[in-house]
Amino acid sequence: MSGKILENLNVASQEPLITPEALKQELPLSDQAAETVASGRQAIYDIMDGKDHRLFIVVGPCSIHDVKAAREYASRLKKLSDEVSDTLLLVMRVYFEKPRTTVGWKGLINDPHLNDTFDIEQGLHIGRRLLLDINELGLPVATEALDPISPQYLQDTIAWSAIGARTTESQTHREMSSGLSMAIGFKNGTDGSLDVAVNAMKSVSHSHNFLGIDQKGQVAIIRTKGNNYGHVVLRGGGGKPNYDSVSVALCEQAMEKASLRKSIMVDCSHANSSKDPAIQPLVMQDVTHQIVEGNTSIQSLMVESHLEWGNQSIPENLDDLKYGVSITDACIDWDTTEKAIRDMREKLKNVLPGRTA
Ligand SMILES: O=C[C@H](O)[C@H](O)COP(=O)(O)O
Ligand SMILES: C=C(OP(=O)(O)O)C(=O)O
Repeated sequence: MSGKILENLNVASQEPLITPEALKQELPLSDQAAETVASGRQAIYDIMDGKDHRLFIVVGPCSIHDVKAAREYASRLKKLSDEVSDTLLLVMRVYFEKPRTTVGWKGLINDPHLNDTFDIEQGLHIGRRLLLDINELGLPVATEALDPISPQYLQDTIAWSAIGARTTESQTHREMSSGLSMAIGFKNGTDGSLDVAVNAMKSVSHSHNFLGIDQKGQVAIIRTKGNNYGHVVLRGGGGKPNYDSVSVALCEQAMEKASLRKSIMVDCSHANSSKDPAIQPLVMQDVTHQIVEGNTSIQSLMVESHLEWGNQSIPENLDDLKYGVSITDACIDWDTTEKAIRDMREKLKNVLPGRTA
């Protein structure tokens, strides 16, 4: 055996992490929370299958960094959700993992204390606790599945997942999604390309065999059955939006050509709003208009919203963080969110029941 060290040369250290099973023993899903997850997933399946006339809206902060603000947001959203539930199914955006264009804070799981201490074990605990609490309120939750291992710790709490624009083309993420237990939205690429999302939908419906971990943290061969509830998320890109009726029609054509379910989510944020939160309500209005005019393929929306408007950089002194303000992309504030969703419900409440594909 050679004495030369040839591996892990760029690895500073490796530490064991709590297993998914142990985390779930510490923080188990209550019956009430499990019911929210199961009924949230089923309602989304029914919407995608055309059995439930409503739209679902994934709405909430760009990222969660402060669980107190997230809980306050969740309790407000739950009230709004009850008010509009005849027309809209509201699912809270609870994003703990942020894909960065280059570098930056990667989310609450990766760095829960926002200070580069990267206490991932604590991040998993804080994240799971919050997910349990929101589900216990009766509000289903959506997240981005970015790290291929983290779903083993959290997926039992999630009603809908996204694969982001930066990872839709990744085989690893398509494989993982083929085994996830909920509907999954694939964003178009950051350059606006739709093909990557259409190809992801094809891939995810198939079974895959790949490397992963099981509940005991044991390295395992994961053999999946395929996920039949993949759909496209139009988020704009390459400097252009793609929520307009022409882009939506082109997306429908692409899905038809590939013999895929015509199920589209419009992301009102990201390149569809040039990351300007003030544009998001305008996108919501435009999409509402398309539906009133007869569109049947748009089944869901995504909105980035927080308690307060805009965003902030992470300050050197964390005491200077402003409460309820995003530390990643800029969000619309609560009042704007409530108004935009109420307006949507008003315009769609008599339209959606008669909507036929
Ligand atoms: O949704 C959040 C951001 O758009 C995404 O994480 C990329 O952020 P960045 O370009 O600031 O890294
Ligand atoms: C990172 C996100 O979006 P995208 O992948 O579309 O950039 C997001 O929704 O948080």
